[in-house]
Amino acid sequence: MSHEKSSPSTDNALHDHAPGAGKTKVVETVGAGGEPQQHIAHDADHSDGVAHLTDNFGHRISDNENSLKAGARGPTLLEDFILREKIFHFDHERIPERIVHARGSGAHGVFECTKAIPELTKASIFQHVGATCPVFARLSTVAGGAGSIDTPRDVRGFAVKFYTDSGNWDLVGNDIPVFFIQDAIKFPDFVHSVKMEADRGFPQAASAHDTFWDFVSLVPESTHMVLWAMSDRGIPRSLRMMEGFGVHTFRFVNEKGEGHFIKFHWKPVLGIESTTWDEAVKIAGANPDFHRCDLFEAIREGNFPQWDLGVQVFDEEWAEKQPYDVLDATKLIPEEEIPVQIIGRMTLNRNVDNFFAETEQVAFMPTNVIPGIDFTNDPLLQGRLFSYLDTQKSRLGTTNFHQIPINAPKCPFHNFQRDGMMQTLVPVGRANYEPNSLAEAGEEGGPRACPETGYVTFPENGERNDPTQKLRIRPESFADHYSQARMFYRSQTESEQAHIASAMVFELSKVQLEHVRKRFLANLRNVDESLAKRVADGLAMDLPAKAKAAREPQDWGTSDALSIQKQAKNTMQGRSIAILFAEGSDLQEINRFKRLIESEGGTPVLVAPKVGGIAVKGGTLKADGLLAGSPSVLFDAVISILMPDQAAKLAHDSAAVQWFMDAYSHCKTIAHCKGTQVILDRAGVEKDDGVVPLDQFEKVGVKRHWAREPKVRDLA
Ligand code: HEM
Repeated sequence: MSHEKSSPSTDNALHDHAPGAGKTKVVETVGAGGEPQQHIAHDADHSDGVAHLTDNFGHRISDNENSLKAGARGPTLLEDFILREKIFHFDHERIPERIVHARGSGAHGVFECTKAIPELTKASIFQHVGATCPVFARLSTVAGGAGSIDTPRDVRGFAVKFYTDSGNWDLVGNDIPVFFIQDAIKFPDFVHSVKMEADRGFPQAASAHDTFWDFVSLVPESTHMVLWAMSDRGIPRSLRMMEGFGVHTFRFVNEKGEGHFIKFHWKPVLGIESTTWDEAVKIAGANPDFHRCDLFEAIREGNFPQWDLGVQVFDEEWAEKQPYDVLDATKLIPEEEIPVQIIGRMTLNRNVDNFFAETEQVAFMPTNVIPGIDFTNDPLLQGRLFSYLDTQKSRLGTTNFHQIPINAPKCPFHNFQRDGMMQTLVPVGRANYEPNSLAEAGEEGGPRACPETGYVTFPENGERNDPTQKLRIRPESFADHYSQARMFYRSQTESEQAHIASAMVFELSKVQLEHVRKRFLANLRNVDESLAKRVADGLAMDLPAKAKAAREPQDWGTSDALSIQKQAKNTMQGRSIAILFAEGSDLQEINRFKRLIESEGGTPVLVAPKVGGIAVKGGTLKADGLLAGSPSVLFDAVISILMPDQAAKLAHDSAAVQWFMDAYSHCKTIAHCKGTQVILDRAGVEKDDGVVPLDQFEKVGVKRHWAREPKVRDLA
């Protein structure tokens, strides 16, 4: 029996509900109460580009504006099944949001294998260069609710569903390669502490509050990830410019049954880019959907975001020699030790058609693995293997959530699971059990397992482990909580270190329990004394005694791969650059910059004091954004082309002055004409490598000028 044979066609389902678009035959009238009415002719059909409005059972509706009443001014009748169905459905539209990662943005795409690795894994997708499979990615924040802002300081989820020919593989990772805790049993405690506080319901989407810092200061294993979250990684510029990590050590298994440990990495082709904290806060006000819009618009414009998938491969022998445990999710493996080999590329090339049906209903599960990919004994991963299947029942309401099109595999699936709420398949025949001999009687006997091609769990249980003992114990090899946090901090540039210190000062300043601040500072002394001192000074607090470490931290050197600034790309690709103009600005000059930006893969955005069309030298020009509604925090660099009289006028407009002040204080390139100088003077913008005349824009490019930062911000 084949499930897909009896499955209703998704296409039909979609089209039956679609109102149709394009060449409609809609007649507009006005009802007795002045209400607008839109009707179609009784003989209209789909070919007219508009469908008949019906209820959910296919009954045509005659009036979508008025409920059925006992008299024109009388009460509404219970008999009105059309009204009742419409309101009933609306009343139940919302489903529970995800307990974590509630806010996310999704897109479809394709994954292509760029390096065959059959010696490492039998996973079908990695057998041949050029092999492809469809993917769906959901990139998310963690702490905030579904309606929260896109740019809080937070970890970002990086979940990808690969619809392979051997079933779905979900790589459910984050944009930070380590995690806050080592054992799944602490996850509910950790999440409770970071979410809005239980009694007051705030703060939303923020870690700057008592309970988060209370928890992390009591749990030293979280220190490494706290450093990452307080670094610029916690405030990405764009979802398209984040790295992704599988976090846990996984296992590849090849055809011979040999296993290799691996770590998964996603490397963004556009490079890694972050905002500054002040900028992230302002973006939240200017456009709370900043990341969602950015991803959607890039894909709509054909600027498809891409990531290379890489793996670090190592064996147990190597793992045994490391000063940390590779099963401990609070540790990473420096790329300098085990380089990342690129094995494929993901391109996100199609926006969702419907946010709810796809992005909201997609159900990722780390248990979705395919032959050739296996788990390890990482105790955080082991807990996740239970959690995700379990939570889908609560969120999507039925064990049949796998039938929702976004979750269904694209390869055939057959089994004896039956019935349940919202069963949409219609299995035929009597074979809902196995073994059976119905085939001998000419009936459909159903599917059977295959020992050769079916999923076989890797037999080894891991080294240094006695599976005959049942223990609630954390291995001693997990006890070093600070050495990698130190390595992370010391691998950052001076300006990145300052950002971490300032982020900690900011967050701890919101912590009202003073003993919590002290305890965190005491822990921080184990990471780096100068950092602890800096944060204490920023809070005007004395340094408390150093916390006792379970294991004395070691100096493990530095790793450039941990710094964003050391890997920064000076590129216009994927970046948006504002061109400010006003009356009389030179159209030719504006077009020259537009062409330059476009040819480099960037997006020029025209900004002006009015949008509808302004008389410029050489014609009339419409703007994409109003100056007052398009603050410079939304762009990666700004260009200003203004006639002196207009510049003089704008010098008295706070939106214009703030525009340059922000671009300057966020260390962005400002390319400007002579006329603009009057505004720059009012904004306190001083000349430097990034504040340049128009003709130097191309040479300077779109990058951050971090050397400027000490002039504009008093960092901790
Ligand atoms: C024991 C630890 C963890 C537990 C129990 C846990 C549990 C959960 C749960 C219940 C959800 C909501 C899923 C849904 O409603 O669809 C979720 C989402 C998610 N988790 Fe975890 N999680 C854990 C650790 C992690 C770690 C270490 C990572 C990263 C490696 C991670 C990445 C994600 C992502 C990306 C999502 C969002 C998936 C989506 O976009 O729908 N989680 N997690």
